[in-house]
Amino acid sequence: MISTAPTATDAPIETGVLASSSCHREIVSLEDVSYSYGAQQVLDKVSFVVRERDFIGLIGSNGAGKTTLLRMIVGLLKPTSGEIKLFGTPMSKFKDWQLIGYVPQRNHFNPLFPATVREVVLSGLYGRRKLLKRITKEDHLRAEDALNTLKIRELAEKRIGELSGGQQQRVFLARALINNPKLLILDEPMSGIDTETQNNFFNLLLHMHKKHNITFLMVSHDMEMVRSYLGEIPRAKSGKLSFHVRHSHDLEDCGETDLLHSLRKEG
Ligand SMILES: Nc1ncnc2c1ncn2[C@@H]1O[C@H](COP(=O)(O)OP(=O)(O)OP(=O)(O)O)[C@@H](O)[C@H]1O
Repeated sequence: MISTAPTATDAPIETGVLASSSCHREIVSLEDVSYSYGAQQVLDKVSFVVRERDFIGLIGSNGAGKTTLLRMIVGLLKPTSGEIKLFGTPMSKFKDWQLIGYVPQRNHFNPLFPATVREVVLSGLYGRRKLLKRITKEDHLRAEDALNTLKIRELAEKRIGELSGGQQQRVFLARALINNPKLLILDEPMSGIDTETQNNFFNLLLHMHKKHNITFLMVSHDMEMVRSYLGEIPRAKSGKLSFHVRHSHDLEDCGETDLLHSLRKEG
């Protein structure tokens, strides 16, 4: 199991001059991004940069626009104004969606929804396999790794709609991990999950951040968890949103990472 736990000494450090290093490339940049649902303006000129190896905790009250912001970043909503770049590329030209894993806020399934847990996890292989192309042995291995990591291997053949809310949430985490993403976007991933699983899961995220250079953007209402790792003071504020940031600071190793290695170790 993972030994990494947040401690009081884990205070965030400013990236400062490191910002131009090859370990600190811009993964997501928001420039004056606004969004309105009809006449209701939800976000007003939000500007923020997520850099490689950042762990960003996005905090804000109910209705502050957190989910709306994430949905714009993953291309499900178009900003009313402003620009979003992903990995340095304007959103309209961005194609490498497999670099981004996204776990939306709680998914609810009709109990009769026909897909099995394994099928849902494999469906995360977005962009890697063309439609109708066969799922390879490697794909199945990746799915096994992800299922084992989230401790849902025994549920693999069950229908997704038969699972509890917390179990379904784990399935969607496994689905997001299967592409070995560089950026993981999580919308309240702990909601509906029991405390023990929450702690294990959070420690897994910390391990991936510290040792495997994954960049995180996570919405959370769990201030204790956020503060313990990301510190008390937000790096930036915009309207009702606060961005708490910590960088992994493993400067000695800018190399590629292999999440499968991480998954096997933790599984
Ligand atoms: N599809 C929609 N149509 C109209 N209004 C919407 C829609 N989705 C969200 N809103 C409104 O936009 C505002 C922001 O919603 P959003 O879900 O982004 O907030 P949030 O910060 O994620 O909230 P929570 O913490 O409750 O999840 C809310 O007032 C919400 O009612």
